[in-house]
Amino acid sequence: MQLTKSEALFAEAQRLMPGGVNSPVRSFRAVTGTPPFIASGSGSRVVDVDGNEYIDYLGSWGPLVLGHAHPSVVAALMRAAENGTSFGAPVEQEVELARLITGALPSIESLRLVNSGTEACMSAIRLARAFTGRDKIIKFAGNYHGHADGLLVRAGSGGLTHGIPTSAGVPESYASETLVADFNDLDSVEQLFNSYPNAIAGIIVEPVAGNMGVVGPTPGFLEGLRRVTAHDGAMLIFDEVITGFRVGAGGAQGLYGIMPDITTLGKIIGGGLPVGCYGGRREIMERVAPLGDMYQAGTLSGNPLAVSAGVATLTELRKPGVYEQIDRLATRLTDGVGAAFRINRVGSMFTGFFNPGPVESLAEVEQSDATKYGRYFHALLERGVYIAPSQFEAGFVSTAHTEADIDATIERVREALAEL
Ligand SMILES: Cc1ncc(COP(=O)(O)O)c(CN[C@@H](CN)CCC(=O)O)c1O
Repeated sequence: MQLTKSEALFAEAQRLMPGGVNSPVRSFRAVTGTPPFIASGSGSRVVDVDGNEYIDYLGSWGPLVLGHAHPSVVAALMRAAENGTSFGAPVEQEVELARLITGALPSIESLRLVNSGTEACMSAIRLARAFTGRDKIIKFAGNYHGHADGLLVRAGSGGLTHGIPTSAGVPESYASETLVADFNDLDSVEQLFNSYPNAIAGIIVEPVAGNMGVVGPTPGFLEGLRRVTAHDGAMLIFDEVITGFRVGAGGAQGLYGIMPDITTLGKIIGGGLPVGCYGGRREIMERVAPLGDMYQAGTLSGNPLAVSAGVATLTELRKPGVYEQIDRLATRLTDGVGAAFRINRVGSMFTGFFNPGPVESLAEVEQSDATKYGRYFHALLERGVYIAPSQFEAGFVSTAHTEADIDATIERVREALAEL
């Protein structure tokens, strides 16, 4: 039988790259089958190399809050590219992006741009250790903060999807400095502080978990983290790589009214190009070289192309009504498909769990029927709807989605569920 172009490409890709991909979650190993190789995207749609079109709710795992090939982003990239791609020297666009981020997030008085969320989170951990002089870090089982060694302990996202939450290759000496608590369980955090008084440099948390599927903070959880860290002198690090400029103009910290000590960002602030960021109060950031003794660097950090796409994206997001629009459309979608799933939604990020009960913890997430999710995923893909190829990820609505997209999706979801 004639192979599709995606199948032929995937066969070649698997010969050249582990799993045929450059990031495990794209491999479809969790849901089986051949991942479509995407040829183009425009607005809410992507088209694969075989000409199949999909309504896209993956949004490149979060960055594409404006949809694909937004005219402002493309124009900004073209203008930047015509002037050169990278100089290894300061450029005006870095100042523009820093101004937009600090203007939106009052907890960030000063920031450093990097090239990924992983870099942002690993640097934030190093900074918390430098600022406090302490070594231990608390993370939450099922949270994912990128693939830095110390954070690949009980990790979510691909770690959860592929059953390797603690990666091979991470020395026990590293992993032992990472303490693991349970998301939405403040007691599990307080027990660690009681066991390790004055030894914990900080807590890093996804204020809205996106990497175990979407799980919002239960009332009082984030406030509790703020209280226990302030009391012990530990840093509270909000990993807003997904939630930053997603769940509102002020991120999750604005939505829930919590001021973290350090914030990490990524995805949306790069508009689809590689940008990460960590930032916080000036007194903390002054420990970062060249001002201070905590070293972190990057050849392409703040490069003009990536930051130009970020500036264009954040500028678009400052327009009135943008967040109301994407939240309204996401609500229309999840209300429309509601009864079939247990749906968790915060703003325009959501997950439908094949799970009978409430889903407020990793333990409850893990009771979901991931196999059924895999069948559902393909039933939707065949109907031209692209969602995350894992039960343990988030879906996203962009400003490019329309009510017609949403209503068509609801219809196709119903058809897909009927055949499961
Ligand atoms: C909350 C949070 N923090 C940090 C990261 C790491 O960011 P990156 O290094 O992938 O840019 C991520 C990355 N997210 C995953 C999927 N949820 C990226 C997709 C992938 O790994 O291919 C994140 O969600």
